[in-house]
Amino acid sequence: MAFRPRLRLLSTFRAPLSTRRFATESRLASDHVRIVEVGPRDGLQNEKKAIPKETKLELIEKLAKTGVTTIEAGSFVPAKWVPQMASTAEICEHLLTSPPSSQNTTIAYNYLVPNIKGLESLVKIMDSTGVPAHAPGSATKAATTTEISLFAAATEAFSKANTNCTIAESLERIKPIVALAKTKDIRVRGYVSVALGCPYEGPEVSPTKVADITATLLEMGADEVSVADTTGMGTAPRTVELLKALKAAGIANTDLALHFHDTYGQALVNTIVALEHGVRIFDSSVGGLGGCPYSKGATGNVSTEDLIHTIHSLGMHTGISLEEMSQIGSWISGELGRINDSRAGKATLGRLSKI
Ligand SMILES: CC(C)(COP(=O)([O-])OP(=O)([O-])OC[C@H]1O[C@@H](n2cnc3c(N)ncnc32)[C@H](O)[C@@H]1OP(=O)([O-])[O-])[C@@H](O)C(=O)NCCC(=O)NCCSC(=O)C[C@@](C)(O)CC(=O)[O-]
Repeated sequence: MAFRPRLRLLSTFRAPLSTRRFATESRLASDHVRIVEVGPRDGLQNEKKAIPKETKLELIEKLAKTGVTTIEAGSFVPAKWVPQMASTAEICEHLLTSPPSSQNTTIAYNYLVPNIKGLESLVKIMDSTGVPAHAPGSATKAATTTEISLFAAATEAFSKANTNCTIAESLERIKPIVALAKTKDIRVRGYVSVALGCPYEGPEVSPTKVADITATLLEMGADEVSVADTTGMGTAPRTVELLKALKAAGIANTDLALHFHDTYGQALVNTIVALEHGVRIFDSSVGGLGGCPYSKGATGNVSTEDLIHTIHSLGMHTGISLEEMSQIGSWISGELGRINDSRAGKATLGRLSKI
């Protein structure tokens, strides 16, 4: 089916400047977008060289000062599956007992759990430190929330590769995780991977199936579901189809996040499409860190700096400092010996160096 752009935001770019400013301000000025920073988990999990725990903690501590309110801090997965995440237990204990100072009243640290064993490991640390899921701040400590993310996939092949089970089995696996999380007052995020393209089954993933799995996760008790373009194969027209299917399934935008990888350079285009449809929660990683161990050739998440720049350019708010985020992107890229994948980040630093 031909794609007929219905992007009101983009069409305003053709209007004269004064009209354009008015149109943008009237529609978007009060809009706030929440960015979930996934760099320390999704961004680092695929790095081949072992990254010291201290570097990961330094990254999280720097991020906590930028204005970001949710940080994916690690995952409780077997080390043989994702060796880079082996230090998650120590990172979690540190964040619970010595939370980084933050300019926000509360900052949420999120951990990926693939099964009940993963959540039990997290709960054991919470119980041993005596820190509850919602820990109020004090004179010496910042207020924190501990959250989890669990994940399912939209194709059988990816489900098998990523979680060693079928989609149905993965949903069964999730039930006890949600039940235990609720008893501990832990907020639950769900993921639906390969929503816009699968490395094994190709780009034509059924939007209805993605919507059904998203709805199932919410019905099972997830507080929010992040629909992920794991391979970056998503295009504007297929993002529109997906958003329509999600809406038709009754998914409210307040329960929905989008998670774009930038493998084909379409992440920001698809973000604007989603903003147009009212989505206000997006995942990203500083410096565009990342990849996916089960999606060959996948590059990182859309960079947080690029996402902030785009959102701010539309007159919307994130509460996050682009300058500080750009500095972190440059720093962590240097630490890892990788190229900084954020164009807005590099441009921002270039501009600052001339002032
Ligand atoms: C689900 C499993 C565990 C099944 O893996 P399995 O091998 O079938 O698990 P199992 O239950 O048979 O257990 C095998 C061994 O692992 C241990 N084990 C079992 N569970 C745990 C645990 N939680 N923590 C520590 N150890 C654990 C268990 O005790 C046992 O130990 P052994 O008896 O051999 O000594 C595995 O497939 C897995 O961990 N998968 C996750 C892989 C992963 O982390 N992928 C990347 C994250 S998803 C992602 O990046 C996508 C996302 C979210 O970002 C969005 C997107 O862009 O798509």
